[in-house]
Amino acid sequence: MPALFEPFTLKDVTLRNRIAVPPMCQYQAEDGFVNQWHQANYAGFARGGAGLVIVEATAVSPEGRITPNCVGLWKDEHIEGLSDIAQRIKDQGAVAGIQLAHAGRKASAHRPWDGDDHIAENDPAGWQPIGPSAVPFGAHLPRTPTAMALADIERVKQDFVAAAQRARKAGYEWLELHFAHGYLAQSFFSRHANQRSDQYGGDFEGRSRFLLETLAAVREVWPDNLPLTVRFGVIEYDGDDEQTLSESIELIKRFKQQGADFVSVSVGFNIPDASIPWGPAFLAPIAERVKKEAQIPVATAWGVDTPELANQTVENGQLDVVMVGRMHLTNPHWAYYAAQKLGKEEPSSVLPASYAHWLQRYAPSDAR
Ligand SMILES: Cc1cc2c(cc1C)N(C[C@H](O)[C@H](O)[C@H](O)COP(=O)(O)O)c1[nH]c(=O)[nH]c(=O)c1N2
Ligand SMILES: CC(=O)[C@H]1CCCN(Cc2ccccc2)C1
Repeated sequence: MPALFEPFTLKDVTLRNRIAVPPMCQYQAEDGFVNQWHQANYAGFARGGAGLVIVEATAVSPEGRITPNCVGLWKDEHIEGLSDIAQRIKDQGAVAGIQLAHAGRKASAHRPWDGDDHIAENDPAGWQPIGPSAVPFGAHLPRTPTAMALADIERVKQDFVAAAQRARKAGYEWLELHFAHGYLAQSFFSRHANQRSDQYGGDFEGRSRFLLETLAAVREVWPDNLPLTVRFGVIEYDGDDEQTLSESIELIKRFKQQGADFVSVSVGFNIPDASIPWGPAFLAPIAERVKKEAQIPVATAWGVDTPELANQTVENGQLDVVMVGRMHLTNPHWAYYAAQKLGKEEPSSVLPASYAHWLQRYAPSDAR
């Protein structure tokens, strides 16, 4: 059995294989509500055989959206639509995950294909971004965020808690806090974005506080028998990498102490001019270092595009779960493709009977 198709158990949840669809914003929601687009999008990924499907960055408040079209879980009315999606994912045998997010100073932007840039300050479609300090990201996101007062910090932490409770009510079993990609939580940890002089800034302890307090508060309401995970950028590629990486690993050790069960290792994306060494599975060795030094199960994404490479990262002990993003946009049935390429016995068993039966019934064809 290829390592990629071995099950993975974390707390009371078992993934049928090591393939996960990472959160991928669709920017198709209105007022945070999901619709038929999201239903079809997620049903397709789950039907395709992945073990875990994580619903895209879901805003914990209206101002926490990246764009006006991001999904939200800031009100109880959002639960129904997201519950339907969780059910469709589970009906196809995958575990239903969801990522909770606050975009911070990257909020109030146009959709990527509409420019990806901040909405103009005088445009009623947008809103005032907030962040740890009045320091803009720059480049296509030049708006200066309002520096959060202590009351704002308390409110946002409670927004994460309330959204986590709604996610549970909606039937999700794998919760991921979006602490990566230069959004609010990540930016609190960043020296580039966080220039506060109070207890939420300054040294390592100060820059970690928002993340640790948010995690601890969510842990209190998220069932202990279900995975509570964090997606976290451990490196910025800003020339200061060893320092950032060792601090990030220290913080991950504390995430684990605060009850995090798993880390999806990613990039900080706190600066517009990072020198990112894009390449096939370029983050896998870094994820392996996190796994070994922090003694916590890990996943990573970024160019783990072929079945062979994905299988290898699991077989050689680097990753516990592989996040395969864009390749699932090319083929929602990527898990079936991987089963075929890796020579898994009865590859079509990865698909539902309505499909599988006809892929194994007649004389095999190399094309199928
Ligand atoms: C269209 C789209 C939308 C999103 C993403 C990507 C893409 C392409 N990514 C990042 C994604 O989860 C993944 O980490 C990257 O795409 C890298 O993995 P691949 O190289 O695509 O396998 C992303 N990441 C995240 O943490 N939350 C999100 O909602 C999104 N949204
Ligand atoms: C919400 C989130 O984390 C996403 C939004 C879309 C861009 N993502 C980051 C990304 C950069 C380059 C290629 C693919 C993805 C981050």
